[in-house]
Amino acid sequence: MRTAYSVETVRAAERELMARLPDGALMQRAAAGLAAACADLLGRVYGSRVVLLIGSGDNGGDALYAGARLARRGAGVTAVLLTPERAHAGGLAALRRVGGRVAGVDSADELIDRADLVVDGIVGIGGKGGLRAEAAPLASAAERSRAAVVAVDLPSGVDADTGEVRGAAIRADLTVTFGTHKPGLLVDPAREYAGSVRLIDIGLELPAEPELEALQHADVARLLPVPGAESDKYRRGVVGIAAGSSRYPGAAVLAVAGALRGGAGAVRYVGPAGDAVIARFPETLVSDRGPKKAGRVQAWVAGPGAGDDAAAVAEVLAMDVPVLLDADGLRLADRETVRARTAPTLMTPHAGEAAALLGVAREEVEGARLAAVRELAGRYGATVLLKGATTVVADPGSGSAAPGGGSGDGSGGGSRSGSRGGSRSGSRGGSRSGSRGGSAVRVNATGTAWLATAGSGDVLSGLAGSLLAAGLSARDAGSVAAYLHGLAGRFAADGAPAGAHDVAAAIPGAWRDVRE
Ligand SMILES: NC(=O)C1=CN([C@@H]2O[C@H](COP(=O)(O)OP(=O)(O)OC[C@H]3O[C@@H](n4cnc5c(N)ncnc54)[C@H](O)[C@@H]3O)[C@@H](O)[C@H]2O)[C@@H](O)CC1
Ligand SMILES: [K+]
Repeated sequence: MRTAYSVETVRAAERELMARLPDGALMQRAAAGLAAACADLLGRVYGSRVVLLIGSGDNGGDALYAGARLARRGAGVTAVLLTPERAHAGGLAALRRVGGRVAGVDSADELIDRADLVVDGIVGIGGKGGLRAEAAPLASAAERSRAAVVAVDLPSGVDADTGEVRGAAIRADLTVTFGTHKPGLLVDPAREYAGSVRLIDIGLELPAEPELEALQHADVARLLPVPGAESDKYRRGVVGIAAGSSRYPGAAVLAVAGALRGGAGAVRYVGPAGDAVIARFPETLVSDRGPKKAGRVQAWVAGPGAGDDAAAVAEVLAMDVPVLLDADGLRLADRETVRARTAPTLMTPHAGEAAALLGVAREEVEGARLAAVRELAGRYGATVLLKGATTVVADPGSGSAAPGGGSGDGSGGGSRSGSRGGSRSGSRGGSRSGSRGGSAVRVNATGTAWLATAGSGDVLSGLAGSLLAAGLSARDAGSVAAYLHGLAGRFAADGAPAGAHDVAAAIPGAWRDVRE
């Protein structure tokens, strides 16, 4: 599991550790790791040209000490000081002792132009908002230059806690981060600015519950439902799909395609696209009598391509089994009905649908994904999977804050425990860091831009619904589905466009890859 902790938590852990260590020891650990990463990137340190961009805090201190280490190995190192009188004194002295040079901002462009490596020590976890006016031109110069750019702790200008980028920021090829990942390094848009991320252990002791977590192969393998000797189709779970319309029969076919690969023992389809579904997947149990009369089902998926069939959505929501709402189902579902449910609800909007539910612009959701997913989970008392460049999954207990920094409607998350899975703690949403009593937000790292294709979401909803029927909690079902779906997208596309049905067909390969 990859985990990320908030700035507040990192600061507390640092204080605790610093109290037990000699002065400056922590910064030396950070600088040693940073210098080693820079050396790896450079290949040959001797004779290389390194430019350090130095702000007024300890982030600059790390960069200066690392620069001194590189200078000792024969690199030509120049520190560009943004505020010379406030640059880290110890770090500056160390750099000067080994022959490092110091320059003002006016010569930065020319230096950066000729550099092999630019080290961004402008601002770290102490930063607020985008880069200030005097620092912004350095970010553009670094982006223009052919030099490799290494960010210290995080790219200057991105928000460490939220992944938001509000203004100019450094675009790094590599970010060397200390002690733990910060949430912003795992969530877009900041994630994109970070490049690849290298974590340096500086000995921080962190609490059990992170702010964010990203599943990895081993975690997903543990969660995947695997049939035992006693299994039959009912014990493995039956997933019901209420989707498709005469206008969009394909959505039903794709949701079923995903559901057949999600571990449930059987897939029931209810709706007007039964013929199309049967033609493609003869193993589907098809009914046209509505969800209530469809027979035994352990979890429902409602909404993909459903058009305006509000009745089917309402019928499904009235049943005491886990329900996944997607696409039209999100629009058609009554919020109070969702909040009042005692069985788990998993909502899977993309940014546009999330924006409509929140009543904000789509860009607002895309720029503040964590805030948006927490806010939605709180408002609906449901688990929410927000699809996108980084897919995030939040339980209602994961805190709540409106995108753009406003506060939500204050109604918070409904406290409830799921009828299965049972790992939801459901404390009320409130201030994000303060009363966050719920589980960590899950971030999916396997996504690929090739998945931005019509019907891809229908496959995901079927897959996640199938995992719900197999007994996973809403959070696990959503995050495992996103993981497999992302991987399947990579396998299906493999550098070329692929259709949603290709993605569905690649799910078994993703599943095997994870289990191996
Ligand atoms: N505290 C510790 O024990 C350790 C801290 N380390 C480093 O220290 C950093 C945190 O240091 P600080 O708390 O001094 O804070 P920073 O160095 O991150 O930044 C603080 C300074 O940046 C300025 N600033 C804030 N926002 C800005 C913006 N948007 N544009 C330009 N300047 C801005 C502020 O005026 C302030 O002086 C970490 O990110 C990490 O790099 C590491 O050395 C590891 C140990
Ligand atoms: K930085």
